[in-house]
Amino acid sequence: MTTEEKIKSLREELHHHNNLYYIQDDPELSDYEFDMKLKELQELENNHPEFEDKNSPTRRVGGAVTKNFETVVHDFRMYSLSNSYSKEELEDWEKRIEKAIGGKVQYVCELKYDGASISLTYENGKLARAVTRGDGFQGDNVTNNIKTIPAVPLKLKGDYPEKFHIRGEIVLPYEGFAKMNAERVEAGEEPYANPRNTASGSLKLQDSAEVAKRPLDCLLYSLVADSLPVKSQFESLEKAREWGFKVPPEAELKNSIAEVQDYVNYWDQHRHDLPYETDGVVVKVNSFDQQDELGYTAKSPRWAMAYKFKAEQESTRLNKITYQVGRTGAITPVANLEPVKLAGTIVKRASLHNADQIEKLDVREQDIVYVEKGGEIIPKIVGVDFKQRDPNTPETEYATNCPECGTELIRNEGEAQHYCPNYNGCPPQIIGRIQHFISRKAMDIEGLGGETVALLVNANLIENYADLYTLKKEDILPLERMAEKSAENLINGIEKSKEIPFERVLFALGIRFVGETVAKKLAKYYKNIDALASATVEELIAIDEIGGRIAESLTDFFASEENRELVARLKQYGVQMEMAPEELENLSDKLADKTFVISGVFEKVSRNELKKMIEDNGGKVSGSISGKTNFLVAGDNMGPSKLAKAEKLGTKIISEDDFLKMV
Ligand SMILES: NC(=O)c1ccc[n+]([C@@H]2O[C@H](COP(=O)([O-])OP(=O)(O)OC[C@H]3O[C@@H](n4cnc5c(N)ncnc54)[C@H](O)[C@@H]3O)[C@@H](O)[C@H]2O)c1
Ligand SMILES: [Zn+2]
Repeated sequence: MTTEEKIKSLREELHHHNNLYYIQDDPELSDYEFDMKLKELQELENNHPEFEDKNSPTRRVGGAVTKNFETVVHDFRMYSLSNSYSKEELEDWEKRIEKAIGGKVQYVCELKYDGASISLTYENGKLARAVTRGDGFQGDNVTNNIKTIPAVPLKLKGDYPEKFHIRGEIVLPYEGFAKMNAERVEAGEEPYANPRNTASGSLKLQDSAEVAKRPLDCLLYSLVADSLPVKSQFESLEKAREWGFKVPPEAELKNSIAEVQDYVNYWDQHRHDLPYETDGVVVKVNSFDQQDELGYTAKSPRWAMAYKFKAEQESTRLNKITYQVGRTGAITPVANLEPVKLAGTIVKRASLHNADQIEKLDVREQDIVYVEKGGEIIPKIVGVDFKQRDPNTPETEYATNCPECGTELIRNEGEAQHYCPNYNGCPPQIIGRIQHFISRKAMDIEGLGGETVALLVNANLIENYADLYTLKKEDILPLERMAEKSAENLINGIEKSKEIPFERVLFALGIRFVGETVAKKLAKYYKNIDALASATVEELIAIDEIGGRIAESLTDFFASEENRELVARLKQYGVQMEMAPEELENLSDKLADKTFVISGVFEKVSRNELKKMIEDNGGKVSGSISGKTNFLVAGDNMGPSKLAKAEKLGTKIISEDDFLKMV
């Protein structure tokens, strides 16, 4: 390959990975691998200026605007950061800076929060706009989504300038991320890969109510305006805090790069104590005058440098691949590792996700593998040390039969996971379904825990959740650790669960892909189990947010004789199989067949309340205006493109008050 070809091929490769990372939120390379390729390209370009290209990934921010939001041109360009992975690079940077400035320089050290960049514009103390970085020149207007984040102040306090921008990062703290994933797994869906991509993906959702459910946070780090009441980065952080912004307290002033190194070393160790992901330290020249003097390269400020932490990675031997069966029958391959210390904990197992992942990594038993810990609950294998592989190691053959019941596994087209189809005879599925049924968010049966469920099943006292309601105290007393009192509590708990409202019963049934939210939606829509059981796929997918996958899973569930019998028995025992009259009270069909788009901010009710009112009265809410839209409910600060589109299509535009009168 000639140098020119090499440069071209690297550029193409990097464009491709930028797209996966910024647009699809689904990267294939680690950041380190990406940065090394970028560095290689940079060096080639430096040595061969004749092949210059102003669209090269070395000269442009990797993101882009999407078609789904209004495009906004940034008043001040949003740059990337130069990055370094070694102390030597930091020292070289210090030398360059001191030479340009002609003396010693003060630095601010901040943590590099790993999420999605955002620029917030405030006018007269009010949030006017929130825009993604996009390609650095223009971004997506995601104001409605950002407004759902509690950490973003809608109104400021103190002596703020009339108009300014503040930049920061939208992050998803570990705890919320783990919770979201637990819920997804519970509903039979695939977990999200990591907090960064999930945060970034959340901003691009069309439905702000969906964004509101995600526990996002917003950390701010930089003020931008024609004129600011401060003269340095450190002061600006303090000011931003005074005005009501969430500025993390870890930022510190340093007098040399040697001091910066101590900060880096400290946080390389302690970053795991923080509630959110960080991937490095950002070092900035403190004085704004000196920043101006240093200026910018094509892509980043010369006055700042990101020092990136190496991902916590270890290598260890993979002893054995085993397979776990979930309550929905989904099979998860697990790597059983030679124990290794990683990010402060001993790791013995790592997830291999599914058959595709195993094939992609070409991972085999006895391989030396690289294990990384990101935001995931359980660590993952990111690669294999092929140099250390014995050439005779056989390729991994994915399990063909269920490890628990021996049934042949199936894999539906388009799905990543294999399934054990032995719904009624596979022990972990039987036990898992009953454990799900009694869990806190479902039937919340007091006095009954997951282990007792397993005991009850193994003692042949129950085979399914309906059997719970036939249990008698005498039956369970002989069980291990069961005393008079605990047996009584258990029976009382089961009795009390008959009061649990229909929407939660529906969730408790454990139908694949029917999580809490979907169950609520269906309960409201169909009002009782018989109506739902006789719904067709076509009817189901006509409901907002119910897709083909959910619809098919529902019709499959009710097509089974056994399931229908279980439901009939539950009903007979007194479990709620319809909405209570008081829950139906504010439900009407007033808005049936009407589609609404909500835009802007409202005074009397929140967007979420507005949405609920529409749905409670039989209407539909859609994210974008089309020929099918009947009404645009317009609030303050509504996006001009929406308004233009509504006017063009002749959509009826109504105010908040008009709407409230309608219902
Ligand atoms: N894995 C992949 O395939 C892939 C692809 C593209 C990019 N990437 C990663 O993304 C990086 C490039 O992305 P980038 O251009 O967003 O640069 P960057 O993430 O390295 O640095 C710039 C960004 O850092 C963020 N930031 C966080 N804390 C900050 C703070 N305290 N002060 C200032 N900024 C702060 C800001 O959002 C800013 O836009 C690469 O280094 C690479 O690691 C990876
Ligand atoms: Zn099985």
